[in-house]
Amino acid sequence: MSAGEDAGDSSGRITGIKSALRVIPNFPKPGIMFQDITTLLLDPKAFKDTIDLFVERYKEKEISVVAGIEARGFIFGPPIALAIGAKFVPLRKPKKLPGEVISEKYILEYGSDCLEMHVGAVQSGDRALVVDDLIATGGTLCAAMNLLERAGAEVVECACVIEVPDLKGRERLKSHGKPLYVLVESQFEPTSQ
Ligand SMILES: O=P(O)(O)OC[C@H]1O[C@H](OP(=O)(O)OP(=O)(O)O)[C@H](O)[C@@H]1O
Ligand SMILES: Nc1ncnc2[nH]cnc12
Repeated sequence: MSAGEDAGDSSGRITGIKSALRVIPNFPKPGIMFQDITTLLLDPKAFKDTIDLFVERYKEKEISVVAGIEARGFIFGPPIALAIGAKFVPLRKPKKLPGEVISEKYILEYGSDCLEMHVGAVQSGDRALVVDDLIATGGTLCAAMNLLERAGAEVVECACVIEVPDLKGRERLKSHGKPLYVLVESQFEPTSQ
């Protein structure tokens, strides 16, 4: 599901969000077209529209926890959590959380990594939304869902600003049986911003 398929007034806002994103070729490695959300953050209307579109989708879905993935999920997750009245739980890279943690390793488009979550942050019966800026291979979102499910939460949906469709993350997520909602697809032309 993407916001472009939603009825209503979302298409103008989606166009504004798309044009506020920047594409940088060959970062951080040759061949990667890096989808940069920092230019979206410089545009208060496009940034607010991004948060509003997610809030409109999730406000009536009885979400009790928004789990944001380090680092860029920490930008979009907290304002969504505050607006829908859910707690925010940071899923962090290794050795950043001070308390007892559970961990999940995963493979990335350009390397491998691990996510950790504090024990006790999420309870059995919590209804979770996972938030990140982008889905590429889907490895990061799968690791996030594993952490939440190990803690007894029910993952309701994963939400990202951008999807890189060629990397087939959406198919990988199907093994979890959880829906993915994105606002825009990645762009492959470098932008001039
Ligand atoms: O779908 P995947 O193939 O798993 O990739 C998506 C992840 O990659 C990026 O984060 P990155 O690991 O580069 O970390 P950062 O946000 O700390 O820069 C992005 O913000 C997602 O979290
Ligand atoms: N192409 C890409 N742009 C930005 N972040 C990413 N994370 C994984 N692939 C990415």
